[in-house]
Amino acid sequence: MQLSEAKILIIDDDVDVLSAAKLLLKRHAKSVDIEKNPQKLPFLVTNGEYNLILLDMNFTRDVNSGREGFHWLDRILDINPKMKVIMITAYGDIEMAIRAIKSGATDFVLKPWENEKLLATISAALLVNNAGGAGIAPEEKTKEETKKAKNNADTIVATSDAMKQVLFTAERVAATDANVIILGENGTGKTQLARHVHQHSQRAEKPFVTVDLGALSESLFESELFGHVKGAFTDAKEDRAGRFEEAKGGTIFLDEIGNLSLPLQAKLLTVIQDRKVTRVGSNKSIALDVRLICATNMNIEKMVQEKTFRQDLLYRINTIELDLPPLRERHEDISALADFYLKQFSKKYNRPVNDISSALIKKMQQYNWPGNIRELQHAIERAVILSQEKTLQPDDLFLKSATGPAATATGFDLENMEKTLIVKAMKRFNGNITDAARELGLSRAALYRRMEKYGL
Ligand SMILES: Nc1ncnc2c1ncn2[C@@H]1O[C@H](COP(=O)(O)OP(=O)(O)OP(=O)(O)O)[C@@H](O)[C@H]1O
Repeated sequence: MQLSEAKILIIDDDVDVLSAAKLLLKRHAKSVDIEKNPQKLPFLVTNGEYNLILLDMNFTRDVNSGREGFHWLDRILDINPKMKVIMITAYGDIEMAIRAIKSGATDFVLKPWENEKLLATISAALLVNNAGGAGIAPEEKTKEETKKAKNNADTIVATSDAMKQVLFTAERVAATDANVIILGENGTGKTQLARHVHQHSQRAEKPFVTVDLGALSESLFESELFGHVKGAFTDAKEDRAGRFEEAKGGTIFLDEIGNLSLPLQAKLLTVIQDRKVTRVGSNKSIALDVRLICATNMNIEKMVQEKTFRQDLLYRINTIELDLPPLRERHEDISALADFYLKQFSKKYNRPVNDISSALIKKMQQYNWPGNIRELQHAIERAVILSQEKTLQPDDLFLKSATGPAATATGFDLENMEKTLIVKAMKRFNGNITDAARELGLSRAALYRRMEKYGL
């Protein structure tokens, strides 16, 4: 839809913002209504036949949390999941703007806005086809779309020799019922690989049950894993199957196995050895029919030497060992993963970004990726949401930690200097981003990113 045909509603409790926006937009749109009180939103959305809503993120009652803005965004999308909503946010709030887009907003504009930019953002939002886009409610997705999204989540990108080798072994052992242990740093894809083994096994049609042992308290361990009978303890109001029983015929994935205390290791070992479980409070044992996959980010061999992990338990669970190398050691995967996530997120958020510059690929390959694939995935997601260009540039990628061995004290001093310069420039130009960015020799987007990085 063209802007000239659009009916627009603006909700902001700042009358100056309302009148400035109306003055600008009424020259371009079919109609523009303004409203100070967000409580009227449900009525207006139901009756107003609007094509687009500009919604303030921070009402004065709730100055900085943005909570009220999210509340109203949800209400609008509950009433009309296809409504285009552009959030109006203050310049320090990029984090919140990203959350808003993830929650279904079509886009955001930063206050104070440039008129041309506001018009361009609204025009682009009106052209966005909501089907499958950010503004559509999950329940509106067809089964086919849900299946496609699920398959996408299961895609394993493997370009490097190291990763190809891991996949090759994983697919070969999948057919056997051997117990598998997957080792690797956080975010290297252990859960994803465990699911892959399950999907390539004879058990693929049966359940895949994940248990995060790191998140399980000592007191809950037995009842969660083995189940309980009614009356076994105060809160046991009825009989309940444990996770081992739920996984019957399929695979149980025990994540963070290195976090288990020694007494719990002993309990788990008994179950694996006997191949049966007994629900808490019962004396009847149930035969186990599960394939066991465990994972840890700890150095489990070292834990055995230090006697914090039982050797006999390790022997039981590590029939096959799959080692996922950290991302910094598989350069070919970095660009392949970045491409994969670029496509996925530009589609998900309806952003026109479709390429990554070679300078950015180089920057990614020099980075040490302490959070591995999960970190890369989030970095690309943010870059796709924030970028104004079709091709992602080095400045578009916000990386959390300094790069590898080059992270010397001098590196941090430089960061401090950069932060100080930005603060000075912002003071000098009374918070005017355009002028401060010009003074610093940066684009507005690059300045926003740095301000966000330094929490300014
Ligand atoms: N080879 C891959 N190709 C594409 N995406 C991947 C790949 N490996 C992992 N991912 C994605 O990276 C994210 C992190 O993966 P996963 O949760 O499997 O890691 P993990 O090692 O189990 O993490 P943690 O140690 O924190 O439990 C997930 O979103 C997953 O889909």
